[in-house]
Amino acid sequence: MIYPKAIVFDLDGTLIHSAPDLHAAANVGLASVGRPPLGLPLVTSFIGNGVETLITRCLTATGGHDTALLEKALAAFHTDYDQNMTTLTRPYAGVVAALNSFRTLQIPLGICTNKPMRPALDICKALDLEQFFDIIQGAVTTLPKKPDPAPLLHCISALGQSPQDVIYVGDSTVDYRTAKNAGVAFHLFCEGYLNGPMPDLPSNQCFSDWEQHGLLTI
Ligand SMILES: O=C(O)COP(=O)(O)O
Ligand SMILES: [Mg+2]
Repeated sequence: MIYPKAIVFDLDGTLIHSAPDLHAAANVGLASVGRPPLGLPLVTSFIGNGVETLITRCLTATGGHDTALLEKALAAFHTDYDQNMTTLTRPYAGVVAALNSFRTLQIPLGICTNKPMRPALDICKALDLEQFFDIIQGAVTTLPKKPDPAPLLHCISALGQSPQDVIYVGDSTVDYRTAKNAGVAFHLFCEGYLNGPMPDLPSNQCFSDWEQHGLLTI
């Protein structure tokens, strides 16, 4: 068996089910600018390109957006989300056991997410996930967001590895394109927030149960 030399994970919809808290905060953002609330499935389908895009999509779905509306709704979103990042958010079943088994095999682990750095770190701390990771790379102003390969390549080099020896695990087409752009093998957690088809992804690179993840060969 040839183990990957490192594994990098997406966060929202891959390691953690965070959509319920993001949905609640998005509706607080919408209410702050007089817009009606949106349902969970629709808001979930908007997750994956970062918080500005999430709120822009929510505004577009309720009548349109401009810079002033976006700023106001984003501020209200953050005020609520800062207080409620882990009210409903939990790791998916089997994630902690899987992370423990990778650590037992001494495989270095990282997170590469479009979630802003501060909530990404705070959530990992609050859910006791931080201990497993050598790097947690959230969205920062100094790097482009996924699907640009830069944040994933940054994680891989911080782990001391090369793209061809690493697996990236994600839940969305954004992650799939990021891995392609970075020249990294991709595995899809298909119980996440999947937001489009990935026709050329082999079925043995998709999994729906963290207890049967199949991530240990490259
Ligand atoms: O915050 C988002 O939109 C998505 O975050 P993710 O990259 O961890 O899926
Ligand atoms: Mg995701």
